[in-house]
Amino acid sequence: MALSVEKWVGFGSAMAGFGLLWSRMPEHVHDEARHIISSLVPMLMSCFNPYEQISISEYGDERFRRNKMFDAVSTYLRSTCLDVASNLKAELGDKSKDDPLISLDEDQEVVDNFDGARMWWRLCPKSAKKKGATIISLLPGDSDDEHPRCYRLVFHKRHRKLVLDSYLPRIVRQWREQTATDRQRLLFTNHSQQGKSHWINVPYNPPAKFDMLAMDHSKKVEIMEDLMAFREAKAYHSKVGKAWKRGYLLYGPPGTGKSTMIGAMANLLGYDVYDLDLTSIKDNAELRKLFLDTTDKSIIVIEDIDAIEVELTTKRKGKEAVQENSDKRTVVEVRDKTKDHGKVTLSGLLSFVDGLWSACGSERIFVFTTNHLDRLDPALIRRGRMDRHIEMSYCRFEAFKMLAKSYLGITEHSLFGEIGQLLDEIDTTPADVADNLMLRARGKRGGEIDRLLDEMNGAPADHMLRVKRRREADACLAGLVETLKKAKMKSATPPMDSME
Ligand SMILES: Nc1ncnc2c1ncn2[C@@H]1O[C@H](COP(=O)(O)OP(=O)(O)OP(=O)(O)O)[C@@H](O)[C@H]1O
Ligand SMILES: [Mg+2]
Repeated sequence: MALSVEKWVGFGSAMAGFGLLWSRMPEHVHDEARHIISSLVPMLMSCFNPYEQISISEYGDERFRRNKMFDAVSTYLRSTCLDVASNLKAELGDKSKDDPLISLDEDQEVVDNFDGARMWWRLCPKSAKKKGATIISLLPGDSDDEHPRCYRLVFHKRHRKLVLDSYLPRIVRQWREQTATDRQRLLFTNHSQQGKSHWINVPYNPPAKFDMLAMDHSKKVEIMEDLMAFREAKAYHSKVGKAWKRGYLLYGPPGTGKSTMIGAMANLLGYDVYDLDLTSIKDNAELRKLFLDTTDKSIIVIEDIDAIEVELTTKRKGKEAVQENSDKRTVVEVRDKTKDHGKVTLSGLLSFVDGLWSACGSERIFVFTTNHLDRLDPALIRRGRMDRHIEMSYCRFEAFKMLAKSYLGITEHSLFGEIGQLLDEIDTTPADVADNLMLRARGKRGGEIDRLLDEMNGAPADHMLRVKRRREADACLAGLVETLKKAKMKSATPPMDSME
């Protein structure tokens, strides 16, 4: 009958005890015999014991550095083995989450099956070290005479290759994916202090998701596929010898969803966003420092690049002028043409997008946005530099239906036909349509709805809610029709000077 893992471990301890006993034998026992016997003990153990074990300690050898493998195993066991464990413990982890973090309690053993192999896991508590040299520890909870907690994995010898080549790497992979999704994303912006620029950040949880983005469906799917392919394309980029980065140029009128799309990209990929404000950067050297301070897996954004480009171009010409861009209210100041070399230039910017410096760092996405594609320097937008040019356009019927679904939760309505026709005739931005669909837009009709709800007092709650939603949708869509008709009339009226 095969011995259980526990019995083998017990056997191991007994043998170890035996070895210890031998090593403490009195002086008169022959030294050589003592040496042979004590070296036979581990050999015997490994011959007869069909199991092997791997320990994964909570802290690395340096003691102050947490062993990430320990975290990876904790995450893995949490997701796969908790159902079969009877001793669990709960902690409140991340402040922003209400769900407690459940994990294995110490000394609880769980069994995992992988590719037909059985793996026994146990979280071993801190254990006392052998008495000896004293090391003073400053670590909380890790006193000098204790071994830190560790996971012990026991498996059959014949599965050694499977464990080392597939099982443990899979645990690490899963952990990396999980931490990428759970991680708090950050929004960075550059800040200048005492003449030096650096990044400051805030937690970033953009509400926008791709499914809420109102735009042509096939175009949206194409962009999402492109982004996902980019994320997986590490091997491809190194094979073709290209820096692992991608450039998107989003262009279209204000309010068509360019910034919203950046949020959706960050959500989809789980990347941080660096919002680069070129106007507060002194020169190319400072720009380089900022770029080098960005992390991998990030989206580097320069919004309204046309407004900034006016500045860059003007600086290149060396004019001394203060120019005001009325669209963006950006004040462009160009000081001294003799100091041109000390400014941010277009070529300085481009060296990061696809020049020498673009190879520093990997898995980065550059996004430039503009309202005026025609105003951009062709050097900036030539193919290969910005890999994709994406037009964000006015709201037509298909985009409207997406907005109606996300804002009102409806997919059809008697007013849809009329709205579709009006949207074909006039250029309205998704931002304007969305504004009409927001429930505050029904403010004027709120009284009507409240009256209706009063009348319905006593009706079943879910029925009341359905009716309330329908009434709200009616009110919002009627408001939208009204707005679109007004806009249509306005665009049909010839301007005063042309009537004279
Ligand atoms: N395509 C869209 N899909 C869904 N919502 C949109 C879309 N376009 C605009 N909106 C809504 O309008 C608001 C403004 O849009 P956004 O800021 O993304 O426009 P923009 O194109 O970046 O404008 P600007 O050129 O002025 O920076 C967003 O908060 C969003 O609610
Ligand atoms: Mg914007």
